[in-house]
Amino acid sequence: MTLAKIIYGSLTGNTEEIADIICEALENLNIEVEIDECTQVDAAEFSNADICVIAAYTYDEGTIPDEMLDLYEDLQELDLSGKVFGVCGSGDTFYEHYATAVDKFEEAFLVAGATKGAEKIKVDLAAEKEDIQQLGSFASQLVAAQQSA
Ligand SMILES: Cc1cc2nc3c(=O)[nH]c(=O)nc-3n(C[C@H](O)[C@H](O)[C@H](O)COP(=O)(O)O)c2cc1C
Repeated sequence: MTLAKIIYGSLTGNTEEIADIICEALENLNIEVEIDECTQVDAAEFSNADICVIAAYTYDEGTIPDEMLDLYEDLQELDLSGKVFGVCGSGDTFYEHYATAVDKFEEAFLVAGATKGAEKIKVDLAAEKEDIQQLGSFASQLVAAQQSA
């Protein structure tokens, strides 16, 4: 059975909710999903998954949150060739560097040799109806990409 691994970082819950939405959408597509908060797991756990997802919020001046830095650095040391990845996260359009942690994690997955299975998704604060639809289609694209790999 196809295994998807979702690792998220969330301070006030918006990104956790995004991760939960993707988890549910993948499960509805009969994918087995493991979902973990970033301080509870190592990046190496992606090595056992077929579909790898990171959901990250963005902190000061467009930076990756401190508690996600190990994940960010370790990810780039892995060989994730043959695996499909997707990145999403919450930010706030009020800030100049909007949700840039999402861009940085996408680059890190590419360094690890993974294949992009869906366009990254940036959610302005909490996910609303339109975002939830987009996240559902993000999940479907990841599954389709994995099945055609
Ligand atoms: C001190 C601080 C700095 C932030 N800096 C940024 C930023 O540079 N870019 C951005 O897009 N969002 C920024 N945000 C907004 C958060 O990314 C946003 O509130 C997000 O929804 C938090 O996700 P969470 O609920 O999963 O913790 C910042 C928030 C705080 C409190």
